[in-house]
Amino acid sequence: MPKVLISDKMDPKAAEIFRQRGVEVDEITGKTPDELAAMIGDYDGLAIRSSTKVTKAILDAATNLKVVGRAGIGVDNVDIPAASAKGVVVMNTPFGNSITTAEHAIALMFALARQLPEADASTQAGKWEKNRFMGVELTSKTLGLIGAGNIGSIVADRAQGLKMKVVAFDPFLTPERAVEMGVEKVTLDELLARADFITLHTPLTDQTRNILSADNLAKTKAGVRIINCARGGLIDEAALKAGLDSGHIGGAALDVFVEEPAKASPLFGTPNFVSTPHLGASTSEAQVNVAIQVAEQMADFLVSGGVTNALNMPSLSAEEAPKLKPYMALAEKLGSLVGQLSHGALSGISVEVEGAAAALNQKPITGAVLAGLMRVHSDTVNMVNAPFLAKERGLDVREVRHDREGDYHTLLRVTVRTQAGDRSVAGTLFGNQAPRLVELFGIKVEADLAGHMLYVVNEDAPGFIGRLGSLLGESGVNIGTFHLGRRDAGGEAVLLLSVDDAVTSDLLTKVKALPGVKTAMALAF
Ligand SMILES: NC(=O)c1ccc[n+]([C@@H]2O[C@H](COP(=O)([O-])OP(=O)(O)OC[C@H]3O[C@@H](n4cnc5c(N)ncnc54)[C@H](O)[C@@H]3O)[C@@H](O)[C@H]2O)c1
Ligand SMILES: O=C(O)CC[C@@H](O)C(=O)O
Repeated sequence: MPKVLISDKMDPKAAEIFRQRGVEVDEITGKTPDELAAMIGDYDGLAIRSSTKVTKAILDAATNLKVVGRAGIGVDNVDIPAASAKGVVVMNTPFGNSITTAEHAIALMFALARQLPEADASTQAGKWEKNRFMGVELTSKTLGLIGAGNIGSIVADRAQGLKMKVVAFDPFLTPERAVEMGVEKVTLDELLARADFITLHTPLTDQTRNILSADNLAKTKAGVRIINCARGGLIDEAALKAGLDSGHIGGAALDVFVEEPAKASPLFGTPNFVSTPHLGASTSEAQVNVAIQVAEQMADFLVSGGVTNALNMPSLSAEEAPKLKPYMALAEKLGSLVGQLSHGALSGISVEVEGAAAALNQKPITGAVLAGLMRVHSDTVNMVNAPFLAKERGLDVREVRHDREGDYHTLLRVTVRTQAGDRSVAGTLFGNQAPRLVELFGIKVEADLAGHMLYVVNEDAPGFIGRLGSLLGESGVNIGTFHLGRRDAGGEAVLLLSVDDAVTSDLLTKVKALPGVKTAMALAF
């Protein structure tokens, strides 16, 4: 039974779903990275929110980890390259808390427009400062949206309901989508010059870090009010403080900070500054949503192999997974076969699908081919890290889909580019389930790639099979299956034998010494 650790406070629905889906679950929250590394042990899954930092050290200590599930959107608390290198899938729940976070941005915009937190504190202190708190209307004001994705587009919709004009800066926003959203697509400089309110909704990347830098803040309209419910680090906090102090910035509301938890900040106590402790996603509705989604996704993956919302692996629905399973087995075997038979550096690989296979999601099939190929050299390779390793090694990976029907109802062909030229193997599924090799380097064969095997290329001549059989018999090696293929009578023949035990190097030397043998290799699947 797979075992998951929930290491951040999460709605109880998550644990309930894991248990219903046959996944054992422990909830242990508030641990330091060292404590987590010491206990991650043999868990198959780790479910987190934003407090747990999934570092390389934790991933290295996790001997059995297959999936990290983030109940939320941002995954900047997960070392994704380290997870990918270890073959751990990282998933998030990209939509579960978008409405809630957009509403928080709107709430902060109102709080700034009417100085609600300060007015509240003053009133409750018995001051009744009616003249101190003069606000501004939102109607007809311009809202500058930096980042027009899931949350940004909901903020735009709500702001339009408040009769605001919305201008958006997002390099990935198409003109068509801008029209659909009813926003005006502008450059960053234009947004800075025109917006009365600016709200940030981008991830923190090298391009967005300090997007509101001192220089950019200086380009804003006098009195601008700024809201950040996305990520700390998008605004230069020192420059923001200076802008508030000088009065150029009329107000700022931060839900997120460069350092979290933000227990001290020069911004605290600044007039017209409002803050919340990363509460963007904190509504009961959003927390139920993300808890249910993360548990469903992780259980799908651990129980049936379905992959949804993974950041380092192609998606694969729970319905597709059983259909693809036999193909993945075939793909791994073909990848492993070419990996074992190809000497020297490979510069490229192509994965072709034909017949029934052409109707399937090809990405997982390619991932399985690469995993089989690279596992020949490292047993820590799986479908998650194989594409990354392939890229790292400069392997040119191509996917080809043929609509044509060939000799087989379904066919998968793997061709590797080597210094000696292209080498190709192909396989099919018998009865839609059983993987079979049907072509090996241009020669038709029919073999089940399983267990220990002996591969021999020899000159097709009478008596050879008898001599090989005798040698194996004398060496105490039992033959399970025997597959023979040849290009032309009297030409080159290929033999694939499954044997009960591993072929020793001593036996291999004797096979190579048989007259007519050109190549002999021990294979394992
Ligand atoms: N405060 C919270 O509790 C909370 C809750 C949920 C999400 N978030 C954060 O909110 C942010 C947005 O989430 P989302 O779901 O809308 O993400 P999203 O991926 O749907 O949208 C992000 C948008 O940013 C745009 N973008 C990327 N680089 C940009 C750049 N250089 N300049 C301008 N735009 C750029 C993208 O094109 C995309 O449209 C994320 O950082 C997420 O982690 C915070
Ligand atoms: O889990 C949280 O409370 C914060 C979530 C938020 O930062 C996110 O990116 O989804």
